[in-house]
Amino acid sequence: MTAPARTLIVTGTDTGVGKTVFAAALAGALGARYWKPVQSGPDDEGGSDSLRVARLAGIPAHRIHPEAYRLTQPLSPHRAAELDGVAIDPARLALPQEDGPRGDGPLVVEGAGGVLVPLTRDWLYADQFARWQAPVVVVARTGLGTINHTLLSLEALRARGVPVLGVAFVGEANADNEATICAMGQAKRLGRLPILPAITPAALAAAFAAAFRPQDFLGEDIA
Ligand SMILES: Nc1ncnc2c1ncn2[C@@H]1O[C@H](COP(=O)(O)OP(=O)(O)OP(=O)(O)O)[C@@H](O)[C@H]1O
Ligand SMILES: C[C@H](N)[C@H](N)CCCCCC(=O)O
Ligand SMILES: [Mg+2]
Repeated sequence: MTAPARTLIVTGTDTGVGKTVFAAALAGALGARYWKPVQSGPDDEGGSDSLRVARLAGIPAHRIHPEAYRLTQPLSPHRAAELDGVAIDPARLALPQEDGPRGDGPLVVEGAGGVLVPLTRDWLYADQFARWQAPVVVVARTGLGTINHTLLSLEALRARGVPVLGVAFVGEANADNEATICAMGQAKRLGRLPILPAITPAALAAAFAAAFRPQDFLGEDIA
């Protein structure tokens, strides 16, 4: 039997921490497919995370799996769904299989906001991650406040039995914050994307290549 494709879940300590930018860099480096299960409202540029990843990752648009839910309001998915008159059904959030149009290879999946964001009034993203049982990358800021947010996120994931691959930092270097989080959170430091003056596909690919090792995302090291 063929082994299932490597699936990586990209979550973060908050909304706006850089999950989509990081996910695009990761998907580009691995030649991966990408899936945003629930898009709530337009992104900062008026589009969607899927469109931005397709543009930034340098992967063909057909490698992007369609969202299970596209909601109109830029809110927590549970509330955006209510306002659109939609009931999010976790059973419809099964990880997409390799298929004809999308092809095979690794799959990068992006959550929305942080780990305890509700998908419904009794189902959190962290519950969904626990159901998926795929390794999770926590995208975290480097600046003041990140220690608390990141340690809380790691604790919440582990409390639910979610496998944590490690932490990907975004921001200016802050060696002590990064080291403190990884030591106290017993998490692998995967690397750090710097703040890019202009996020172009080439600049993003170069920044990822300089700071991360693709094999860290394709191995089996999970804590
Ligand atoms: N490395 C970076 N350098 C410069 N700007 C960045 C970087 N990473 C993210 N940004 C900017 O920060 C903003 C938020 O990033 P992004 O959309 O990736 O966040 P997110 O965590 O995916 O948010 P959401 O929860 O809405 O999915 C965007 O305007 C993005 O362009
Ligand atoms: C709309 C935004 N860009 C994200 N897609 C959803 C963020 C939900 C955050 C909910 C919360 O933690 O209060
Ligand atoms: Mg995003």
